[in-house]
Amino acid sequence: MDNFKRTKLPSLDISVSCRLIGPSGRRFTWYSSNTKRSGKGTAIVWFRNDLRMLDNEALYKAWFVSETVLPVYCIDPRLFGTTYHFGFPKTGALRAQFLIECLADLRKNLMKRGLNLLIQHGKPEDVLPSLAKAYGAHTVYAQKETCSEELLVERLVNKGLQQVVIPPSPEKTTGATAQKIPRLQFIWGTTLYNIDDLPFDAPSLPDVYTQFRKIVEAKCTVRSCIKLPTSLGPPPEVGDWGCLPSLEQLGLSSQNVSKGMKFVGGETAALSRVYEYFWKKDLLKVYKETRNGMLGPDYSTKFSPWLASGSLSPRYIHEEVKRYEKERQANSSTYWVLFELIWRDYFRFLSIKCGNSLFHVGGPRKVAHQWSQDKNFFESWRDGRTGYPLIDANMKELSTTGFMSNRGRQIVCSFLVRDMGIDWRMGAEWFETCLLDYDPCSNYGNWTYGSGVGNDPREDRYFSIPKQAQTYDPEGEYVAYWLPQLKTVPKDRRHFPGNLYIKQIVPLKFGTAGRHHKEDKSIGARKANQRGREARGNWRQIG
Ligand SMILES: Cc1cc2nc3c(=O)[nH]c(=O)nc-3n(C[C@H](O)[C@H](O)[C@H](O)COP(=O)(O)OP(=O)(O)OC[C@H]3O[C@@H](n4cnc5c(N)ncnc54)[C@H](O)[C@@H]3O)c2cc1C
Repeated sequence: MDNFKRTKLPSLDISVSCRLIGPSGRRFTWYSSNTKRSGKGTAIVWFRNDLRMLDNEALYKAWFVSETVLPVYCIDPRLFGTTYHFGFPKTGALRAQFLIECLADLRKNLMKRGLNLLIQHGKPEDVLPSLAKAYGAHTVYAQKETCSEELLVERLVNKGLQQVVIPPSPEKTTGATAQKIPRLQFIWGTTLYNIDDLPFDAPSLPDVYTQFRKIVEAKCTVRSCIKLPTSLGPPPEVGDWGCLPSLEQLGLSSQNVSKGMKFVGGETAALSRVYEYFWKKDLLKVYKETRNGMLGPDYSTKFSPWLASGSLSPRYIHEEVKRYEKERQANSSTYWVLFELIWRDYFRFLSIKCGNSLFHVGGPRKVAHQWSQDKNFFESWRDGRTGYPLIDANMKELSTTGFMSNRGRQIVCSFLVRDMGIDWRMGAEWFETCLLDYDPCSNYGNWTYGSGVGNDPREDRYFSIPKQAQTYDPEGEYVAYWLPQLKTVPKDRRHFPGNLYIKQIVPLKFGTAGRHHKEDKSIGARKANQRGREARGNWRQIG
């Protein structure tokens, strides 16, 4: 199978990209609810990670400047190859299934507005130029991406389009000069804050999240969502709109989610989750208190798989938070969802600043460190067989559902890199395979951060398992849910069950007391560590 290569690329190619630097506060006055369509010919929308109708600027723009819009999604075989270094599946079965559902939903929603979705199996650089030629498209619109694999495809598509010449339409022939090369036009569409509204360019992006957040909160405004007209037709004449692939066609076997959270792909499911979490269950007002949970559907928003596939716009979440604050209440929890979305923005903008160093072993700070790639250790982590229930339960949840809580991700990351000393990229690539919400910026951003090679040198994080267990799963309910053999173990021993569970593959690097991470300095943490020591001591006696 063909693979992507993280080749060294120049920074974003401005000629085919949206602008990286924009004057602060620049606003789009271009759209309004009564904007009239005024375009000519055909425009293609190349759907990528923006699989939605609401707040899809690429789709809106294509509609606005054309007479007909051709929406296209390319099933790129490279997405179903293997990961860059360690050869894991590039897209696991659960995310592939989620993607298929997203596409089915997008097609249905496009049809409701008089269009359809053309599904093409092939590389975008092969598919799009030939479609542009066949339909005489003057422009291809797409959402801008920022990481090297996606940038490479953008460059190849642009190159392919340069070879296409669209003959002049018969009614307005003005000689040979009327021939045109289709343009590739990128739209910035993935973040809460638009890149054009940032008061700094990519190289001067602050190295510390808090600085970034404070500046954008003070100086930038979140733009309103773009709403599409009710009819986007007529569609171009297409003989065969193509079939959605099956998992088998993608070289994957179907996987049932037997327990835990089952996510359904697509904008329809995304909007219902927002409605359910904010309005029906009224959970937004307690988000800050519950967000560090690990068990059940409602401790956090669970928006991430839809955000990552672009089925949900962060600006829509922002609008809903503001509406909730007006109609119900505003408190630190309602703000905190936006705070987290700014983290997401930060990692996206950071990926422009860091370029490929985000994927390098030394990370953006080029830290020299001797990592192990011990297969035995790594596989025990991956398969949930480390002997530490908190790690094993989280890893089982990941492989069963494609999801893991933020708390869990931080804990298993710390365990892999600090306790096992394993190359953080092995963990990051395994997450790339499994996560429904996989996004290169957030995934590699968080992994470099968690393993101490990220751009913020102030953070050196060690998560002590006894402390984390005591604070976030004191009754051992989470571990017993994912490791049913622990159900019969007394609650206070579920995290260190000794010979009632499997043997621990490595000792904790800093002992059960853990090295004192800033959270762990509290009295609670000392007590938790003490309890951990006792539990382990007991186990030693039993074992
Ligand atoms: C090692 C590691 C790898 C990660 N990989 C990814 C990834 O590939 N894709 C991804 O979307 N998130 C990733 N995260 C961030 C975070 O764990 C998830 O976004 C979050 O758990 C999703 O659950 P939620 O939607 O219920 O989040 P909530 O707590 O409800 O937060 C709301 C939204 O804020 C954003 N967000 C929250 N925390 C973070 C964060 N630390 N970084 C970036 N965005 C954040 C997400 O979009 C999330 O949906 C990773 C975190 C770690 C520690």
